[in-house]
Amino acid sequence: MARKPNGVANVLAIGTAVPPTSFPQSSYPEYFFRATKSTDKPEMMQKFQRICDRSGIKKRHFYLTSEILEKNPEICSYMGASLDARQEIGVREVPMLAKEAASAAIAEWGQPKSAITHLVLGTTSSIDMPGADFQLLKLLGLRPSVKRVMIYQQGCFAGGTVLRIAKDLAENNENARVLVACSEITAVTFRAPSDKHLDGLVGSALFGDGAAALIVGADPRPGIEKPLFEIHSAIQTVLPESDGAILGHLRECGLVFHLLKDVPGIIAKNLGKVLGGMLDRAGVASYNDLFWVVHPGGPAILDQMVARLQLDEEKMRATRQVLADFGNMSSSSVLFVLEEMRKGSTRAGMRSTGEGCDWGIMLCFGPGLTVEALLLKSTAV
Ligand SMILES: CC(=O)CC(=O)SCCNC(=O)CCNC(=O)[C@H](O)C(C)(C)COP(=O)(O)OP(=O)(O)OC[C@H]1O[C@@H](n2cnc3c(N)ncnc32)[C@H](O)[C@@H]1OP(=O)(O)O
Repeated sequence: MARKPNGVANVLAIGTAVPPTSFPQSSYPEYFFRATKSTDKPEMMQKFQRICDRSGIKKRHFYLTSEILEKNPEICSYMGASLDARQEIGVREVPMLAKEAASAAIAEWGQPKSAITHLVLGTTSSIDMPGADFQLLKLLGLRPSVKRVMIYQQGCFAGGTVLRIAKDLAENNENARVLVACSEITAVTFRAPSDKHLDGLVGSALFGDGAAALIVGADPRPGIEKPLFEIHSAIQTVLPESDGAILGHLRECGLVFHLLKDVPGIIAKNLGKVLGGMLDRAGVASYNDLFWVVHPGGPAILDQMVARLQLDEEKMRATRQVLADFGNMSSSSVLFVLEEMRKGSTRAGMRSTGEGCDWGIMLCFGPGLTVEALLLKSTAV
């Protein structure tokens, strides 16, 4: 009879990938209004420039280059029928980018691909049958008997969902090694600006492309596998009075996002209640005793969170770094932050992968408004 593993799930490796073309945020407004033939709207362009200037982003990577946009003009309209062109790109590129990130994670892990038993993949950038999980399995040459879970259309909180599911799989199946990935390409949301949809401008200023992959397993094999973080608990919850705060509707014109201005306030107001149990479980007195791996949704969210939880500004270092370097890559973002937390800890000569702290919280949020949070324990660097 199969035995259950003894210990909690561990992150055993992390890999990331972005498309090769990057766009500086400072010149993005001019590029974006030109590409969408919207230069006749100077006031909106100035507003977009103000949002970009305050975004905390230095550059973003996009699969959609100006050459690709010229070949797909329907993607550059505001609400024109364009789903076929967007799907053409997303269905192909989401698994391709995931493959790049997964290959990096597998290389760091150093074990044969045949040891992967489960695959969990999240994306909001495409939808298809068989899914992006099936394509990734084929692209990587994984065994056909790998057990797959595909998570579509959950938005940014899916970065936490994939890890929560991987934790359950790893802790309840002997010798399970779970390949976890999120992959996002903004071809599904890119569109011309409109003064009827000003929250769309915010999305155009923040979202970027990226994929991240992790190997998760319990009972790491000593001397063979190097645990980076332990995953001790995971919660998902819907915030009170948040209906309609973040919405996404997939239509003939692609995926249309809606964001209420109050998203940062709703998140900050409720965090104490949502995370209190994790503070107790970690056995620490203050949120400043933890390391923080937060979805870089936008600077206003991070600012209000820091103020409400009275966090030291340095607790947002890894999150703000990922926001600056890549923007908001939806579900992939928080996994990039985990990688930055580990790498930054090593660079700074810290004693643990959690910038010197033992315990930490990974936090992401998205449509619902839904929050996913995981209690992590760091390991020695
Ligand atoms: C996809 C998912 O599932 C999960 C997600 O990550 S969803 C994305 C979550 N992110 C957000 O909700 C963004 C949070 N907001 C922010 O970070 C910041 O407000 C921002 C970067 C957008 C702007 O920075 P700021 O310092 O707040 O500047 P602020 O002056 O208030 O706003 C700039 C302009 O944007 C407008 N604006 C900000 N948020 C807006 C919104 N949600 N809708 C419409 N307009 C908005 C403001 O009205 C302002 O316009 P004017 O310059 O004409 O006055």
